[in-house]
Amino acid sequence: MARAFLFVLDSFGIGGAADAERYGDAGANTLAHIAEACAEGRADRERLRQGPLFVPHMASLGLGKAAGTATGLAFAHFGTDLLANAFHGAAQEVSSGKDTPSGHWEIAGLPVRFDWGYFPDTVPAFPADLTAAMIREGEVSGILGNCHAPGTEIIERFGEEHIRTGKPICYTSVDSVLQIAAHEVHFGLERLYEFCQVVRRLVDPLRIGRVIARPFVGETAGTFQRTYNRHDYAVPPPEPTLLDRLTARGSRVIAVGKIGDIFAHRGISEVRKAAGNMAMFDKALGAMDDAGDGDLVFANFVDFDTEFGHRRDVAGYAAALEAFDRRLPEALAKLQQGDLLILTADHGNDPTWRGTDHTRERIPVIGTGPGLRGGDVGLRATFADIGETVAEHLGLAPGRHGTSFHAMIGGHA
Ligand SMILES: O=P(O)(O)O[C@H]1O[C@H](CO)[C@@H](O)[C@H]1O
Ligand SMILES: [Mn+2]
Ligand SMILES: [Mn+2]
Repeated sequence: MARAFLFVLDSFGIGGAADAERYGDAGANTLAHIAEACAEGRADRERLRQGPLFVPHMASLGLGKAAGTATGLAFAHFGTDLLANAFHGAAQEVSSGKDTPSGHWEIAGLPVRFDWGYFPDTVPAFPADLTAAMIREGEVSGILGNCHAPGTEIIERFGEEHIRTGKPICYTSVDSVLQIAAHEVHFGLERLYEFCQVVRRLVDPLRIGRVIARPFVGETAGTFQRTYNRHDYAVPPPEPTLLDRLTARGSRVIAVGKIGDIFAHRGISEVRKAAGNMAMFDKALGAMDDAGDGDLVFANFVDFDTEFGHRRDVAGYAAALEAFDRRLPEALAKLQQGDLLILTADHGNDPTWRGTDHTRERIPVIGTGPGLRGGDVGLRATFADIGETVAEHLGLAPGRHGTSFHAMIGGHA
């Protein structure tokens, strides 16, 4: 019996990317800067958390060692006691974008070597013919925004006008995205989804990675809140991923959180969504119970990124890591002989960094399994090594990208 559980802590980078300079991110390090802030008492918040970053379970899987591997510098924030069968390493991204689909597709064995389309940081950000087509084909009287913006700020700025006029708020960022915020009740959730599907078709020729529905509630600038009815409309991966290879042979891929959306529902057997990291963790545990021989549970924990990384909320990010870590023993307790658990990330989002965008970083590759020897898997040249390791573990033939480290951790031949 072999099963694999892949948990992505969205945006939990560990620094050290060789090409960070090219992205304006030289020195960015999500984990290290959070740990430093915590150690110096700069991430204390009443009734939320205080003191040094406390993630003993991830530390015992080798998070500190992985951090050292990523940067080449010893990481002093955690002890070095490891679980006997834990493995640890770091991985460099070869995809050109530091976005969520690029990170996840590369993890699943498909590096993204082409360039996505991006909208310039100008006002307007969208080409005039695209805007005209969105209005005409989306049957709205106009659009608001039409610029680069953080999602919470733009709702505060245009939300009341949106309610008054019915014009959706359209914005973008350094990522290949066109995001559309609209009120769940006044505009309507279904209408927002339909509008996004129209826009998805319109931006296909521009190679835009995702159109994202960003519904919100509230009646005034000070009270608007985004809801968990966010929906991502991604382009499908251009080649088969690990997920397609698994489902093609009849194995199940259970997608927890936004994994289904990220892969445009290709190679997905079942989607399980929930609101918030902790509810998502419950879903992931349930999926672990339900997975059978040859199956993969692929979970994404998005709050790290959306609620704390983009919001540059260091204390919030630290608290979210600590909350996740407190739940980890529940997942470890479910591991049986033949199981492989890997914790990783898709890019960085250093909450101490300038701006509000992702940061180019290496990612942790830590995990364990009762039948494994564990050990140091070193610095992996591509995230695809994760997917290839899962592929080998689940008995698939090697794919086109990446190198399995299965033998290094004492996996069965
Ligand atoms: O500021 P918000 O709306 O959260 O946007 C963020 O979320 C998008 C998708 O994850 C990213 O491209 C980033 O711009
Ligand atoms: Mn992400
Ligand atoms: Mn993000």
